[in-house]
Amino acid sequence: MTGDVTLETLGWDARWIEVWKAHRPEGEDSLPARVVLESQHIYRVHTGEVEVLARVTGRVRHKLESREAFPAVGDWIALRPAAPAEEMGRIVEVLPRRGRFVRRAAGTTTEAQVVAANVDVVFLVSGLDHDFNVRRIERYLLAALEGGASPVVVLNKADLPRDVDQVRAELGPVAGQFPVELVSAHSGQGLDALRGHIGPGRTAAFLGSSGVGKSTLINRLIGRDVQRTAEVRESDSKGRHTTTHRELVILPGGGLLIDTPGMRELQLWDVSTGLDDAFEDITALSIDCRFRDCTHDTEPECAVKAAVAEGRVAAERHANYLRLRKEVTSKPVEEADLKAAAERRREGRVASKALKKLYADRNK
Ligand SMILES: Nc1nc2c(ncn2[C@@H]2O[C@H](COP(=O)(O)OP(=O)(O)OP(=O)(O)O)[C@@H](O)[C@H]2O)c(=O)[nH]1
Ligand SMILES: [Zn+2]
Repeated sequence: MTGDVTLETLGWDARWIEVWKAHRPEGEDSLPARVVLESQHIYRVHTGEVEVLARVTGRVRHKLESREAFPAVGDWIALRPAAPAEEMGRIVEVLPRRGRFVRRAAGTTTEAQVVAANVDVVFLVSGLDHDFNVRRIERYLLAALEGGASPVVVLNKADLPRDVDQVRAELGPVAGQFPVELVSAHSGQGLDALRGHIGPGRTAAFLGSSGVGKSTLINRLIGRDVQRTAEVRESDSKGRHTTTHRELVILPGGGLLIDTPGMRELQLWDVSTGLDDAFEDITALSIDCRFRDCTHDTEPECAVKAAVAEGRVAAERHANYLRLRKEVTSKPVEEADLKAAAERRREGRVASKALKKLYADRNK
């Protein structure tokens, strides 16, 4: 990440300048920088001129109330550069995020950990082989929206024989207004379309299950054949070996790519608001339902069901909505959530009747 890099190359824009003005620490000699790698609370950050190591110091650590507030790859931060005698710079502020992807922090069920921040576009990759599954794409769509990014459905391995028309037909009601790109990491088909979705200064990330071709696509976009985890070693000024592995990279021709292990292992944390975004048409219709808390399932005088009956909403889309909503709302009784609730309760913060009932039902 050397050469003609500027803050703009890294995604800095007029909106960030406004955010900076509002949030830069008072009376501190700090500059904006973007996190390109995080490892055990040591950060590699890029200022637009240089890449340096930085850490979160006690004072800021104190201010960050939750793990979710800690800097993550993709974050814009205020950096206080290292004084001559210091080994590392200091992160004195994390600028408010435009969006973030979270997962449960390892070893805990209560805390969210940010695995990527300020992602503009997410490629939801499926392989046009045995992997293709509309339901999974739907889940990823919700995750992308929840993370504050624009989703692009990517069908990889277009070089393999497959009835693409049938795939598109299946996908239609799910993908809705979101773009669908047919690509092949092997032949190069459709890669320019992906580049077009990223664009200079925009940040992309990939979601998709193992084996769909994320690494192959990423390598094609970066333009060099590297393993994601390959560590290139080089000497730093002090003669020690440091790794130059990065999780946020600048693409040739502009645009940025975030590829963190956490992003790859992303589980859906909470897709409830994503659901409303993904089914905007249904959300809009529900204003005319007789009951304010209508679930558009069995209630009378439901505007959504009326729209389905009149063919204004596809029956399949309505069915998808019902099934996904069920998955989302049934989340609280998942094992992990129960444990989380138990943890909070032990700490004396929560002791609601509802929770007791949940345990009672669970133990029946
Ligand atoms: N035919 C075909 N095979 C592909 C294409 N892209 C990737 N593959 C193959 O699919 C397999 C999996 O590709 P990867 O890039 O490792 O998949 P991944 O999504 O990164 O998988 P994880 O690293 O496990 O998350 C490899 O054998 C690739 O060569 C493609 O466009 N066409
Ligand atoms: Zn309704």
